[in-house]
Amino acid sequence: MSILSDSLEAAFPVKAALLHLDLRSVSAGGAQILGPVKLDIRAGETVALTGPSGVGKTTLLRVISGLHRDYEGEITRPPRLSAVFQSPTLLPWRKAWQNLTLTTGISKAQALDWLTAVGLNDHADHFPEQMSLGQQRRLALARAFAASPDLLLMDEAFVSLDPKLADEMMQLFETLRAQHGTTTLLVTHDRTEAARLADRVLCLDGHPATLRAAV
Ligand SMILES: Nc1ncnc2c1ncn2[C@@H]1O[C@H](COP(=O)(O)OP(=O)(O)OP(=O)(O)O)[C@@H](O)[C@H]1O
Repeated sequence: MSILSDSLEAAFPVKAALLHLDLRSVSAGGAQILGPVKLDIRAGETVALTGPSGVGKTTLLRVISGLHRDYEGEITRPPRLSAVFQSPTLLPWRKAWQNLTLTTGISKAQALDWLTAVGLNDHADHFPEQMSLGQQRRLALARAFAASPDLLLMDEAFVSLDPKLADEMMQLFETLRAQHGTTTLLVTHDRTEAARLADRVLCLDGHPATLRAAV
């Protein structure tokens, strides 16, 4: 390395990637789904992942979260991950505040603060089935942020909501992300949503699929 680049690096240290992926392949059900995939995400970034249905976006999120192990390659992930899915995946027999305390270890007082932060202060004692889909989605978003994740994974978290509700949810996500500086990888079919929320938009394409910058 030259003296100039050495001194530049000393003056402006390059932050190590929070998430580092260098995958050779990912398979599911005996078939290869993903080919070589390299991805680095730095602290504070929001990266959107797009691509056609069935290409392997959710599988890639599952590889990153440690739920899907049929892959070859290297992953360096931060210790604390949270995920928000299309389906809110709440605990049905627990009240809203308990859905936060039981999954994140926060106190009841902190859970009530989180419910206020997402506009659910009147629903603390409600069970998920007593809440609308939009309210359940907001509870799932609060749960994800309340876990103080180093990396937040979101899989179509704003899909199947009417446009006004989707916009409200995105605004809520933007507010929480700004308050907590949360690094996020989000999967979406929606290019407008990707452009609005992400610093970088990537596309999985082909078979087996590989990753490229979206055009
Ligand atoms: N456990 C599994 N066993 C067999 N095949 C699987 C498994 N999980 C995923 N697949 C297959 O892998 C491919 C990628 O699925 P995946 O859900 O990751 O796609 P996706 O891009 O997220 O799709 P969508 O946008 O429709 O949600 C699909 O063909 C799917 O059927």
